[in-house]
Amino acid sequence: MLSEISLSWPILLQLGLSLGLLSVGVLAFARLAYYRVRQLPLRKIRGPPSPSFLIGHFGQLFNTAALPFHEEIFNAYGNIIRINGIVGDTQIIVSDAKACTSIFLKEQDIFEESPWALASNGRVFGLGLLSTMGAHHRRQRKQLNPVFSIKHMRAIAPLFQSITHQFQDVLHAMVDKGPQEVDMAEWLSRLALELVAQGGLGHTPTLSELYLWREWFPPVSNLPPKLLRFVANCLPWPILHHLMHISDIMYANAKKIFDEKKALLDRGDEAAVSQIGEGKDILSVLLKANMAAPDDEKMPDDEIVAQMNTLLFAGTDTTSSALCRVLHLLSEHPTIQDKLRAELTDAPELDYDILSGLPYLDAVCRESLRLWPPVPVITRTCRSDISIPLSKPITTTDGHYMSSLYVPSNTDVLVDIRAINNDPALLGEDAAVWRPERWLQPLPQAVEDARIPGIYSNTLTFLGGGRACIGFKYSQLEMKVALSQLIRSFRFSPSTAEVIWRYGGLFSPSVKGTTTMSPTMPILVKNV
Ligand code: HEM
Repeated sequence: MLSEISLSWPILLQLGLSLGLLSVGVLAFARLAYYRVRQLPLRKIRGPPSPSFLIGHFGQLFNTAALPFHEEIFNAYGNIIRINGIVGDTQIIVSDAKACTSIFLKEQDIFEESPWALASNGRVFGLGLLSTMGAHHRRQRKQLNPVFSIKHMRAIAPLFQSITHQFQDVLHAMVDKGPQEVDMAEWLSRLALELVAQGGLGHTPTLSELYLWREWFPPVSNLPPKLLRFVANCLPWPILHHLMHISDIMYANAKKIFDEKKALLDRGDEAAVSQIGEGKDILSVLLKANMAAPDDEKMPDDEIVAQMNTLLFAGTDTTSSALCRVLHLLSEHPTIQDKLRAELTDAPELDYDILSGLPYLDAVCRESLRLWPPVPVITRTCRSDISIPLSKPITTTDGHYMSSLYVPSNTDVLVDIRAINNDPALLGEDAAVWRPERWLQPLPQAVEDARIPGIYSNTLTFLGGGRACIGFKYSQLEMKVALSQLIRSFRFSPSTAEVIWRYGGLFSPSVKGTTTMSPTMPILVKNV
């Protein structure tokens, strides 16, 4: 009898475990089924047939050569497209201006950053702007906004000029003896990193490799930090180990710089703070503002460190991608390059106000950022059921018209920034042509009427609303300073290698036929 009881314990344990696992499985399945049923109304929206139940369209939408697929489905289905995600999930691609107004302005608390993005950003950067939402996010924005004001941009412009001069000298030395093929992607990535690091942290960077890895960050789950670290260390995945390592170094570096600056400021040693970054860098300004802020508005130290990490990541790849794109386009359009050079050479001096007022430089930047937004698509997750109005009705799969879009909670909405910036229905037939001159005359009435809810030039390149790019004036200044110095001194023309652009979270240049993930853009450079 006794042996029967002791024998039955392992069986009982096994039974218990199996039942436990089964209930977890049933609950997960029921939850999945519940969401899929709630998404049924979305099936009426037209979209391409799904190639796979498991991964839906993700294989086609998110790969480095995905741009033609995005263009193809936009041409076939228009501004509202149904696609499939993982295991039958339904998602919507939006490029309708009125729907975007709801997503980014009117209903921005409902269409928030996706939970997986908040969680993974939180793990890598800490509680910075890319990892918080709601009231917490608004409080952080309120404190950071003044640091990106025009007044501050004017003050920081000479620092940008002097950093760019140093890079210009290196380039001069390289092409001194005659035209050279130069990998401008590497050059501009370093410049962008230096501009954000010195202008942001007031410190010259030691982490030039980190920008290469951002796109590799997977949607890491919400595991507690210690467990996450344990799991990550056990996984045979070198890229993940590398990322964890970078995240550690980033945090340690930012924290060290922060501690040094804070100690100097606490001691009232302003002269020492000014040694690097001339004391006008974002960190110094933010620290001083935080010290002066009322107690209930002060940001805790770890959040300030997180903001610095966030700015380094959000500001480096984006700006270097934009600068590479402009240079690539200018190298392919020598007449436009010459016209720009003439405007820059005629300018008396290139301080902040003169740079901001140069019409052709501005038109070249606007047109490049419109046609080729560095971040081509972003995702939001709908937090509760909602109907949003559309600019024009769409035809459903059963032939009806729909003038508003019903979005059930938990649905992911992908906003196709590039599609809305390039919509021929708004800009006309030449929407896909790079033509800076379009910004020297009034835009078509259809663009004005559409009321695209972006903060920049009737485009969504820097988004709009409470989560719009906080660094957009900063990046404009970086681009204009860099371009003004480069175009005045050098002539750029296409190299023998064919440059192609990889699609992803960010457009990045590469040489056709190569497999390296690092941005590469050989261009023929010669002195003017
Ligand atoms: C051409 C250059 C740039 C482009 C195209 C760009 C674009 C964007 C976009 C599309 C977003 C929204 C991302 C999302 O919500 O998922 C964003 C957010 C952000 N950007 Fe930029 N950006 C650029 C440069 C910069 C620079 C130079 C900085 C900092 C110095 C910066 C800092 C940020 C930050 C902190 C956010 C998060 C804002 C928030 O959630 O409140 N960006 N940017």
